[in-house]
Amino acid sequence: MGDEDWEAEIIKPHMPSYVPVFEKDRYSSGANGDTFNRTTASSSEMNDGPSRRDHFMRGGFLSGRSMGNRDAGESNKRENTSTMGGFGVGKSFGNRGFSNKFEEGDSSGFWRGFQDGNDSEASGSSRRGGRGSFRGCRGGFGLGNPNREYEQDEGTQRTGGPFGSRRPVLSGAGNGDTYQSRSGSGSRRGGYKGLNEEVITSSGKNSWKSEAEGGESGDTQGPKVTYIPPPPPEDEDSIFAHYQTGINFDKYDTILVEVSGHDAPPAILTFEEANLCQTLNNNIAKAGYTKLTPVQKYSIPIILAGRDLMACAQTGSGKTAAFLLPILAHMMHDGITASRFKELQEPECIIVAPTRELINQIYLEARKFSFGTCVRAVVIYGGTQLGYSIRQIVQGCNILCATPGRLMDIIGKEKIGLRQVKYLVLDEADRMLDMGFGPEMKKLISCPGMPSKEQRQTLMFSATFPEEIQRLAGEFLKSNYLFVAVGQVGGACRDVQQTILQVGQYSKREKLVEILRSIGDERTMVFVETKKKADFIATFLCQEKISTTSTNGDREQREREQALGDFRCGKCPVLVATSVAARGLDIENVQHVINFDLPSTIDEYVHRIGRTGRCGNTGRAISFFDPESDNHLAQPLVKVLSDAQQDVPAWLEEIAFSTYVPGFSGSSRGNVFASVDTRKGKSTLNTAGFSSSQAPNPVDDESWD
Ligand SMILES: Nc1ncnc2c1ncn2[C@@H]1O[C@H](COP(=O)(O)OP(=O)(O)OP(=O)(O)O)[C@@H](O)[C@H]1O
Repeated sequence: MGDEDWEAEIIKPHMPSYVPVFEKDRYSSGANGDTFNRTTASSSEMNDGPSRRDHFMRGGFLSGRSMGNRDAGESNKRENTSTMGGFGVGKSFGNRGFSNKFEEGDSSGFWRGFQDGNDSEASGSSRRGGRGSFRGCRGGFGLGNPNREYEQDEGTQRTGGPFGSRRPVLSGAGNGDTYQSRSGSGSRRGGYKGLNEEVITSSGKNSWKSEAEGGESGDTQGPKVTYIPPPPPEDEDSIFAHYQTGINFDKYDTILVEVSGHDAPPAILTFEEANLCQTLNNNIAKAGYTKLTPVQKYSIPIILAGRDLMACAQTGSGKTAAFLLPILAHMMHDGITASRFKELQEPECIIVAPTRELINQIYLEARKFSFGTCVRAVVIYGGTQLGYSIRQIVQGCNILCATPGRLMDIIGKEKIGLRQVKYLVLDEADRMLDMGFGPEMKKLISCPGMPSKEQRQTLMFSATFPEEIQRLAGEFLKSNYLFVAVGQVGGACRDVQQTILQVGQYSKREKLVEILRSIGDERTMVFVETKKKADFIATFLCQEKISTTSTNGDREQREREQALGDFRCGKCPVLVATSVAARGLDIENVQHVINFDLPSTIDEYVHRIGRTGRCGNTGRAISFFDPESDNHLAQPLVKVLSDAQQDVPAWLEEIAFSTYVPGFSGSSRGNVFASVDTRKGKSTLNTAGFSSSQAPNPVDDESWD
């Protein structure tokens, strides 16, 4: 689509996909030449293990329901049948001739749309005023949000390619039930807010001073953010608190690992082989780590060898320690001096992640592994008082963990100098480089003082790595970077038992309650499409006497942290969330993920279901597939399910076939089928690091230089 289409999409009136609780149920129908090693992490052959079907059937999740749903026409049945599970009857779907690569949609228009729309700081501040009260399971909800003029609901990315999706820009007004299209004047248009919802805005002329997440910088209007997060507990027990690895932890060793790129150092098999200093080894032991996970076995020696790295490994398999430990080892080895109080701090390491909660979690890991050393980690993120972030930094900062917006703000305020940066880590790297955060990341590496990619070590980690993003990443990485793929790039964790149920939108709430009642008190994350809906569904569940809390990008940071805390400690066993909670969050004992609404991309699906089944523990994910809106996901879902050796419902196969288009470049991620380093495939990396379909227009090009 070109610019015009982007504009048209913005102003097109959009009906919310959700109908309030009392509305009549009207669902009636329809349902390269590089060296290449391929090995298992333990050199043993991969053991696929038994089918999960029996296991699931015994689970009694939806006891009393029909399990059979082979009929090709099933997707067109009415809701009473469409809610029936297709699980237990599906069949493996590995060889139906699906192309292994989808073609890319032209997304350059999106880039322009983003750039054009990036001239306003409105979203950060306008999000904050006049919010209706929300008390989670402890009180009433106020769904009104009269000042949400510039909100952009997340997860409505239904059209376009992996980059080209232009989400309708919505605004909730008045009582919160009325959506208004937001054509907006150019100057008031907010920036792009991506799937994980942290807002990216830029003030144009002073773009790296933008306050992306809080609106409290001097460049923005609106109420100052005063929230100061409570300090994390300082006692050793809390610092090293961890949960147990699960029964499948040892099975990680059977996962195939591919390393591509020249002269990759050999993997290590034990922590001892990493030759870390005693303090680090002590911390590793106190953290309960006795055995390396595959991504750690390969990444640690690569990083220790000073190489740039792009690593892709399944959710919950220890990517955080895979980069933190070798970075800390380097720092210790280099005899880093304790960072002291200074107005301008010059950290050696910067770690960025897309959401506030995730970056905070990474910080806690950094604090844990650097315990007893002179390395000081600091975390800064939007939604908290800017002065508080500055005070944290000036006290000393070796490792700076930051969300992009706050980082750029702090750099703009000259509290952080970049000259000493030796390690730059992009966690959830595909997200950090996509439309939402990519421009900010580009600005970061172009900031005065930031060492060039030749002078720093750049590390990228994620469970998903679309081909497009791999190409973009070339801009950030030395040309001889190594690529580690543990299992299939973008594949779902096999420890998560996945079930897809056909459920029309007007039956979803009933189905959700039924499932939650059968689950009992087990910790469950429920993902919905929009922020408004997250509050709505949480209210509904509370009314149903199911103890629930909710988090989404519209809530104050204080509320977000409270909600997560209540969920973590089990006070509220159900957390209703938008995609803001999809990535990275490592919460003990999350046994279930329910996709009340499927996300718009398969990558997001993989991340969401990865909130369970972590670190060798098992988990379950149930997704409501609404044929009215989710058909575009059928193909990639079938692929992800079959790759993870899950049963594929026959009806889903049928939908996948009926919607199959050779060379399909639809809204779901074509790159679900990417299994390798793009440098090895037919795709070639051009000198700019962009594929032709993803190449930014000339204007973007300039701004990227
Ligand atoms: N070698 C290990 N031994 C025991 N536990 C580990 C080990 N490595 C990591 N863990 C634990 O496993 C959990 C998941 O790790 P982590 O959050 O780093 O996963 P991840 O791969 O980054 O997941 P995601 O893709 O969802 O971000 C954490 O609780 C972490 O402490």
